[in-house]
Amino acid sequence: MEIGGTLIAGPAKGPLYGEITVPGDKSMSHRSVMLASLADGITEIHGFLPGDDNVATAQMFIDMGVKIEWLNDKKTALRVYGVGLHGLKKPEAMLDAGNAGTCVRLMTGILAGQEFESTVTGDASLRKRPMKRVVDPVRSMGATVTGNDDGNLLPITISGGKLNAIHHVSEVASAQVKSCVLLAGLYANGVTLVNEPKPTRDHTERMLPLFGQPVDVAVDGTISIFPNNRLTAPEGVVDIPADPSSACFFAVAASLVDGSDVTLKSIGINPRRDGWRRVMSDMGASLTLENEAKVGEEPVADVRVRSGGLHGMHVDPNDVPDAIDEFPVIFAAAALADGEFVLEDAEELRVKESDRISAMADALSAAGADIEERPDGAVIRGLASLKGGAEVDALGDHRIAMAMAVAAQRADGEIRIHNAAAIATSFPNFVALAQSIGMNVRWQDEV
Ligand SMILES: O=C(O)C1=C[C@@H](OP(=O)(O)O)[C@@H](O)[C@H](O)C1
Ligand SMILES: C=C(OP(=O)(O)O)C(=O)O
Repeated sequence: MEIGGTLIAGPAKGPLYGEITVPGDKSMSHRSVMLASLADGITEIHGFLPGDDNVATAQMFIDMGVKIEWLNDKKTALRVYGVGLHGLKKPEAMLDAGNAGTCVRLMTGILAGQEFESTVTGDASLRKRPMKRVVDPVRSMGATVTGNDDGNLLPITISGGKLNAIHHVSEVASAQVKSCVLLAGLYANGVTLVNEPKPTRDHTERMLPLFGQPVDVAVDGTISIFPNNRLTAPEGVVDIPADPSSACFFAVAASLVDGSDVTLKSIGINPRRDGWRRVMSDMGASLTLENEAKVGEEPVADVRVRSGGLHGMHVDPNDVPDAIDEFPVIFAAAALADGEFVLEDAEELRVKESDRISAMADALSAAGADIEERPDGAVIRGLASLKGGAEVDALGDHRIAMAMAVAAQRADGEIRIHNAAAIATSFPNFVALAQSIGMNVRWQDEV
């Protein structure tokens, strides 16, 4: 959790305008470096997200003997010299996932397949997040995991090797849990199956076949993997599309600021990541798709956003996993939309980098919004504008900081957002891109 860093945001001085390309997808960047490290051969990855979360994942593999060459200063392109499924070396020190839940939860699956013992930790925020959801399944596959609160809290120590195939029926709709089990399944002695209560992002299922490892998805949603005992570096470059979770901040900002017209270039529109577009369209946003294409196994398109009268709505619980990271900024949209917005069945928001229901309720209320916290969501009644002069706390959570910077575009004065430095975990150039379309946001110490 990066503490410190104050953003000064809002109000917008005029319509937002422009065509922008946001950085690479965070989920896919993690997975690309993981699979490339475990493959036989050399993989080149382009469009990698150089956020702290993804750099932490790359560093873990460097710490386990994988050679990784950054191909540019921005760290958006890299060459990974894969060591094969069984080629990782015992790290000399603790592995550090920083702020990244995806890193530690997926790595739990990979480390469960290693005969050496390794210990993983993270920053103060990650050390509070629940790990039992991934520790329990890898234990039932035969790995040994120890840690605080019976392995629920980092640091955890993992060792394993040849694992037993299991059928894991997950209680939470979590792509991290599903992916952990599938990655552990690479080291199992038979077919590993996973069921989830609602479908979640399927990047692991889409990316493994690029590395020569088939994954089967049955009509009833059961996902299964029969391990090849080998991953192979793909022939061409692995291209990562632009991250819809980052693009969504600008989509909401453009919807909220009168007269805006912003195009988000070539962003991922995988249905399991596209919940934000369904929710925003149901709220009356003007979103049009242009130039639909495919990047690797992932569908992408330009999304053109024009400002429009947003209204409240009741979110379909089935859309929740598909928009899970976008709710902070969707709350910002709802706080400035006509009528009532209701979100239920989203208690997972409470175990992210912060408790995102209470973090957004506190921050938006401090800025004068009408938001009522519920155990599993919130009820928000929209107002015409937020209160300038508010001081809000992003609690070291990148998405709270960026969501409040967007909300502030419709305040009647500046809003100061404290503890916002964690933006660097997922979107290092957020402020520069926001300024490029005309958003009024700057770091306090920026001249
Ligand atoms: O698998 C992934 O890449 C992710 C899954 C989601 O977490 P959960 O699996 O905990 O829902 C999401 O919030 C996170 O940002 C990325
Ligand atoms: C929840 C998030 O990430 P992670 O779980 O990887 O920390 C996020 O980026 O919003």
